[in-house]
Amino acid sequence: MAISCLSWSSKKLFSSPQNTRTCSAAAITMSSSLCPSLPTHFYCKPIFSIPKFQSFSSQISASATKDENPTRLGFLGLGIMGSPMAQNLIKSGCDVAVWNRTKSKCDPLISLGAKYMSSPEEVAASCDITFAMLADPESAADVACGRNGAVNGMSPGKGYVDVSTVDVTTSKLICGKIKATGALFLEAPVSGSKKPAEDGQLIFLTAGDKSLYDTVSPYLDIMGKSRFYLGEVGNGAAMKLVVNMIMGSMMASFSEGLLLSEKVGLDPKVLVEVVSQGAISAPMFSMKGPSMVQSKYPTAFPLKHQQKDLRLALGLAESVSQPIPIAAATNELYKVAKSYGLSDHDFSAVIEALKAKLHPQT
Ligand SMILES: NC(=O)C1=CN([C@@H]2O[C@H](COP(=O)(O)OP(=O)(O)OC[C@H]3O[C@@H](n4cnc5c(N)ncnc54)[C@H](OP(=O)(O)O)[C@@H]3O)[C@@H](O)[C@H]2O)C=CC1
Ligand SMILES: O=CC(=O)O
Repeated sequence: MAISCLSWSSKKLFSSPQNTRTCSAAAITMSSSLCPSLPTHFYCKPIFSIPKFQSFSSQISASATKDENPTRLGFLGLGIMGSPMAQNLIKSGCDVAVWNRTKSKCDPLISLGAKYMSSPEEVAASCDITFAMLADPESAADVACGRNGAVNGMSPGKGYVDVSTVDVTTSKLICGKIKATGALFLEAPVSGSKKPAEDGQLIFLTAGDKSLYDTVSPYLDIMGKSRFYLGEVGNGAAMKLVVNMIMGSMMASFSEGLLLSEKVGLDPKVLVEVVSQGAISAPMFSMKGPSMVQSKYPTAFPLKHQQKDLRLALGLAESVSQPIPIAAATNELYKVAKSYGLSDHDFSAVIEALKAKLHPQT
C-alpha cells in the first residue's frame, strides 16, 4: 500500500463532528493491520477505503466512543499552535478543558464548548489526558512542574502529552516529574505550522510510554496526518530539533538566494518559480517566497521559536560532538534578526538580517 496517504477526503470526514468517531476508529483500524509492510513506528491516515469499525484497545480510548463517559482532555497553552489543535479536538466532539497564561486566548475555545480551568493543576486534576503546547523549555517545565503546575494534578491512570518543542533534558525532566505521580508521559512535538495545525495535518514525533501513545492515537489523528513512535523519551525531541535545524538553514539559504538574484538583476519571483520546479523544490519556498519578495512576513512560525530550535539543536550536537557549522552560522543570522525586533514575525523575516547595510559605503 502506498504511504502517500492523507487525504483531504478523509480529513473532510474528520472535520465533521458527527463523523469523527467513525473516522477516528477507521484511522486506527487502518494502521498496522492493513499496512503490514509499514514500519511499526509510523502511521499515516488512509486516503481511500474506510474499513469497518473496530473498538479501541485501551480503556481510555474506548471511553472516547461512549457519550455517557467521554475521555476528558485538557489543553495547556493556546498560542498559534495550541489554539487550532484544541479547536480541532472540540470540533470533533471531544470533551476539552483549557488553560492559558493569558486567559483571553481561552475565550474562542470556551465559546466552542471548552471548559475553562484556572491553572494547569486544575486541568490535570480534572482530565484523563492533558496536552501541553508551550513556547520553550522554560515555559514547558514551569507549566508542568512549577507552582500550580500540571504535576500537582496528575495521578495513576492519567496521561501527560507534551507537544511543545523542547530539548531532550527538559523533556526527560518533565517526564520524570510526571511519572513520579504514577501517571504516564509522552513527548509528541509536531512538525507542521499554523495552517497544518488548523487543517489537522500535523506530523507527531512521539516517544515515551507506548501504552499512552496507543491511548492518545485517536486524538493525534484528529490533530494530525501522521505520527511516528520513536521509543525512549528524548528521541521525539531530538527528531524535532534535527528537522527544525534543517528547516532554519534552508530558509536562510533561500533568503540569500532571493537577495542575490535581485542584486544581479534577476526577478526573485522567477527564482521562486524555478526552484519550485526542480529537485530542491519545497512547499516552504513556494508558500513563503512570494511574500518574502514583498518583504511581508505574516507569522505562522515565530522567528524567536526558530532561533530557539537552532540554539537547542546546537546543544544537541554538542552533546554528541557532532559538528554542525551551517546550523551554527544560521543561528547567528536569526540572532541578528531578533536584534532587529523581528522575534514575533514569521521566521522567513530572517531575510531582513541579510538586507542590513553591514558596509554603509557600498
Ligand atoms: N508556530 C509554528 O509553526 C510551530 C510551533 N511549534 C512549537 O510549538 C510551541 C508553541 O508554538 P506557538 O504556538 O507557535 O507559540 P506561541 O508563541 O504562539 O504560543 C506560546 C504559548 O506558550 C505560552 N507561554 C509562553 N511562555 C509562558 C510561560 N512562561 N508560562 C506559561 N505559558 C507560557 C503562551 O502563553 P500566552 O498566550 O500567555 O503568551 C502561549 O500559549 C513552540 O515550542 C514552538 O517551537 C512547533 C511546530 C510549528
Ligand atoms: O516548527 C515549525 C514547523 O513548521 O514545523
